[in-house]
Amino acid sequence: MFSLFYGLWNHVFSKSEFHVLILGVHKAGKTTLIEKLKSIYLKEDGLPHDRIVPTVGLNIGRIEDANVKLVFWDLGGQPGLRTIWEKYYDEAHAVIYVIDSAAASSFEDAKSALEKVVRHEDLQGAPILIFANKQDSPAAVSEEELARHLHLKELDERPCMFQGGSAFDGTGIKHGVDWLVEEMERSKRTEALRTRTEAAGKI
Ligand SMILES: Nc1nc2c(ncn2[C@@H]2O[C@H](COP(=O)(O)OP(=O)(O)OP(=O)(O)O)[C@@H](O)[C@H]2O)c(=O)[nH]1
Ligand SMILES: [Mg+2]
Repeated sequence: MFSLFYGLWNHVFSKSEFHVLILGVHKAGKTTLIEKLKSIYLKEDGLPHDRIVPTVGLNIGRIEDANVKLVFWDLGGQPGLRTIWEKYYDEAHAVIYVIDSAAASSFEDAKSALEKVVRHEDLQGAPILIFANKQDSPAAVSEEELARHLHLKELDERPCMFQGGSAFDGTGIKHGVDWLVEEMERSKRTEALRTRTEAAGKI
């Protein structure tokens, strides 16, 4: 009886946990973004900008919103490190793809890396938030312009949003994350991952 009640309690009141991969080419601002996420949601100081070094391993950020727990995985974007990304695809509910909007010379590389992400079968159906970062920089192109540069037909076939913002001043972050949470909550992929976890728990 207790376990039935506990199960019901858990089902109704426990928060869903989502895993969000933060991807993008090197220097796009992924680690700066994860630190800003921590400071926005946990109200604690993130690492100062000058202490952030290029990522080689994995940075993890955990935050809790009113109804959900979010676990962010930030990986290195240097070309030689991108092969590691796909090891995390299978367990990710969604992706934040970060682009340096002020570095036009990196757009082609960013587009071809994004194309591989979108086409990968282990990420099928995962909502993608494309974060047009560094909007605080005078050289930044707008999110609309970036969306034109990066247009991929595969993006029309899944939940995708271009959001402009800045990991320095925090603009655009909450709006983008709110959208992502709504998409993950109604995503068939979330349902499939939940079923898989429950089945594994019964073995
Ligand atoms: N102006 C501006 N600079 C930023 C912003 N976000 C990051 N940067 C700068 O961009 C550079 C790269 O930032 P990182 O966060 O290390 O980039 P990354 O994508 O994690 O890079 P890798 O770990 O090498 O893949 C640093 O000099 C940051 O200070 C931003 O929103 N605005
Ligand atoms: Mg990094």
